[in-house]
Amino acid sequence: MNPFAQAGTRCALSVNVNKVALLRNTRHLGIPSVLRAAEQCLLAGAQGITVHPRPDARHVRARDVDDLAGFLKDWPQAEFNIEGNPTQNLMDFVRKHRPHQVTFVPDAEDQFTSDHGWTLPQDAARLKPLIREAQDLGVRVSLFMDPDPAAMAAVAELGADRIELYTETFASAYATPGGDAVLAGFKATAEAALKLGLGINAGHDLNRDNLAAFLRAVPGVKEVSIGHALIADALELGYAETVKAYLRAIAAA
Ligand SMILES: CC(=O)[C@@H](O)[C@H](O)COP(=O)(O)O
Ligand SMILES: NCC(=O)COP(=O)(O)O
Repeated sequence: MNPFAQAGTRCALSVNVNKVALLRNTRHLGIPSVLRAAEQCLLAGAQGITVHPRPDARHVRARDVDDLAGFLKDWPQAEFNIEGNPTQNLMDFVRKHRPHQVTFVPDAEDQFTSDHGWTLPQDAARLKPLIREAQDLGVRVSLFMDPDPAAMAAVAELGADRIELYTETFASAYATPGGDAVLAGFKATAEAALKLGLGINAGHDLNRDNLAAFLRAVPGVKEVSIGHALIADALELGYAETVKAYLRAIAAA
């Protein structure tokens, strides 16, 4: 059966392969293979692949992006999502590869990991032309955003197609006494975004334990991009069993 013909799939799973590249880069042997990881995850039913080629090339490198773009031509139903800061190296990849989606993330070049969304309207002026350029290339644009309902109008004003909800605060509060209140903020942000016609993605520190609870509470999530926890799980379970576990969590939501 075509792994993409999963009836009723409402939320796509895009596997972020940053951490495969991180491990690969610790030796000059080319293993673990980023392409093989992508293939195994897609064969198991993942609907997309995400990379975040940071300027310092700590994990995903330009060669990986090139190789994945070529590989994914044989997977027409799989989406390619490239993340990064459009004021740094990201737009070169967008112009070269025209991925299905680009996710603008306001990271500094030396940032440990992504830990905040855009500040609007302050960042709007420099984002607007870059959003337009990507869309003129046929690329869907998603803005990495903190859960803030009041910020959604500014996102819509910019003409972005989607937001990606930065979910670290949800993940760190999950299964704690304050967790429901944090989740309510994500729900309110999603509702505000939907009212404005924005699509909703989500990511960062999602895992197979917290994923279903997030998707049950937050309406309209079209895509979750998951890397760190999923790849960690795959070290124990293998890519196929891991992806199937995440797909079960999505289906259970
Ligand atoms: C934007 C985001 O939350 C993640 O996709 C990001 O790619 C994580 O980057 P690292 O894998 O470098 O921590
Ligand atoms: N956009 C989130 C992503 O691609 C992966 O984040 P994480 O699962 O590695 O935290």
